[in-house]
Amino acid sequence: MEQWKNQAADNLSVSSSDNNDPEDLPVKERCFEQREALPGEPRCVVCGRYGEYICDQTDDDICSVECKTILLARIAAKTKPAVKAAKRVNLPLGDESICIKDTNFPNIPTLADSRIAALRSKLDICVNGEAVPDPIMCFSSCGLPEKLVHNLEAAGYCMPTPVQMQVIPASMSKRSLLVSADTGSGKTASFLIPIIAHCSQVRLQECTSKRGPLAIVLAPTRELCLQVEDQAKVLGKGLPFKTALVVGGDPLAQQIYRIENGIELIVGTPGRLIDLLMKHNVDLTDVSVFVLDEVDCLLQRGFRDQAMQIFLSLSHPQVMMFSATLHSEVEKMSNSLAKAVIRISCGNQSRPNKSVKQVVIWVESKKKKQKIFEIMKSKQHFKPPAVVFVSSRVGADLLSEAITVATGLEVVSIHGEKTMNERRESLRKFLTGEVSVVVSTGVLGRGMDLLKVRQVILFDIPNSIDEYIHQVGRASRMGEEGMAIVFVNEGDRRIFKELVPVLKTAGAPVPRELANSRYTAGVSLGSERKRKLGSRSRP
Ligand SMILES: Nc1ncnc2c1ncn2[C@@H]1O[C@H](COP(=O)(O)OP(=O)(O)OP(=O)(O)O)[C@@H](O)[C@H]1O
Repeated sequence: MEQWKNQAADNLSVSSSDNNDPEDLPVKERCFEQREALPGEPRCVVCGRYGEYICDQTDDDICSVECKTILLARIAAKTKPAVKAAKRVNLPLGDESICIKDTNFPNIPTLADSRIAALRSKLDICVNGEAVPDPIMCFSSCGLPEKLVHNLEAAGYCMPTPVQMQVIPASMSKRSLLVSADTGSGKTASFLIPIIAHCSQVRLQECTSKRGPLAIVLAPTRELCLQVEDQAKVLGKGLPFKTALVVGGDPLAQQIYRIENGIELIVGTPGRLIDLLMKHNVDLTDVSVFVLDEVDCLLQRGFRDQAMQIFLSLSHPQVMMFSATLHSEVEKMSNSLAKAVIRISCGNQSRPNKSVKQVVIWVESKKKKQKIFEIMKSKQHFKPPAVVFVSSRVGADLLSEAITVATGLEVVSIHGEKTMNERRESLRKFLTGEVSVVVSTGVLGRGMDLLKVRQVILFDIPNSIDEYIHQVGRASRMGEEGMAIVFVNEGDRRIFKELVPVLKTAGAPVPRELANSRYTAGVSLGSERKRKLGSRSRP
């Protein structure tokens, strides 16, 4: 590594806009530290950024130590025969550019256990379970099909997120998993990547023309299923990997036709999938992967029986369960679905994403509309595109109309009473920027990747702190900063006890009325005070 750094420094080509002595500049460790290439400048062969250095082993233009590692790993995967076991090497702790591999993927050197533990701790990854596979640090190091690695790069996924680093190898070792990680941290790809790798491997190996589904992903809303299926198509492009979307509101006949014509993955809501399975004979014998996205929601009353019914029609699948909010009850249930489940958690379990600033405003119900109009008329406070969450379907329609009348903004609403086509059209308008505000019930609250959204307004605070965490999470993806404006008043007292500690942990101001409410008093404020005094009295 050092040797390469020195050579890279020798080969530094200084851009016209930068007159610093190249010897003074440290070699870029990570790809994201590198700037974009200007027209005519060399580009990194891995990520396309400014190819500031020349790789000593290949003579390729490269932007950073990280991309060099990826490049060499790729070349090693193509040229070197696999060896039986990876040799352990002692690498400097903190060198994040090293690909870490376990013996499943022997081309890359592995780190000693103590260093893997240190790395997990640095990345905020906790694991629990027997023989948990080591994390990976680049997509090309874990035996994924080349085409899939190419699709990941084309989608702008230069390197795995922490949850992907741990989940992908664990999933590829066919273990069942229960995973919690912050909203917007990349959980979807963490299960889609191994599914796509598995499906294309099975199809390439088998000789029959039979193409029954190999994997099922369940999610609680139609919109989320649509989004997951879209992402699966993007990542699985060019591979023997087809998908079927099975959600209510779309004609059942089309969904059956698609499945009968051969697919690998079904993405669906539990109710519609049960409906389809009852009415038609779909062969599920080859389904070996079963994913419950937003598992805490899917194992709640309403969905649980349907999800279990689908699970029971499969024969011992690998079960992967994901959510940003998990509790002991779900953990217990997850153990009844599969044996030797690996528990993985990344970041802040059951807390809002740290990147979202929570601004709680005490506002009486009668004044809420006036307040939201004020916010939306203010250039300083309104940062469109924005999602407004309300508690009722009628409320969503009424508020969207009222906002248009009061502010002149184009607004759409989304809720469960609209037809699937109306819901699709509203979402399309919002995502393409045709309208800047969407008013939604909880339908958009979980899992939705509303990429450009940096502001959400909780006009009605949801009934549970978990839904609060998911709704607030719509304001940030991949660590981008966002803001959640939250209206509360005495009518929301059912959530006060849980809300106050959440706000305090995040360092968000607690409105006086909320702090002084008798529904809050003595709970978290008291224990917080005790904790501070305790720590002060320690030597
Ligand atoms: N490795 C990666 N590199 C760059 N972008 C990524 C990577 N993985 C995922 N993303 C992008 O990050 C965004 C958030 O990912 P995703 O929707 O999977 O988050 P999530 O953890 O499922 O969130 P939520 O709990 O809200 O459902 C998406 O836009 C996705 O395309």
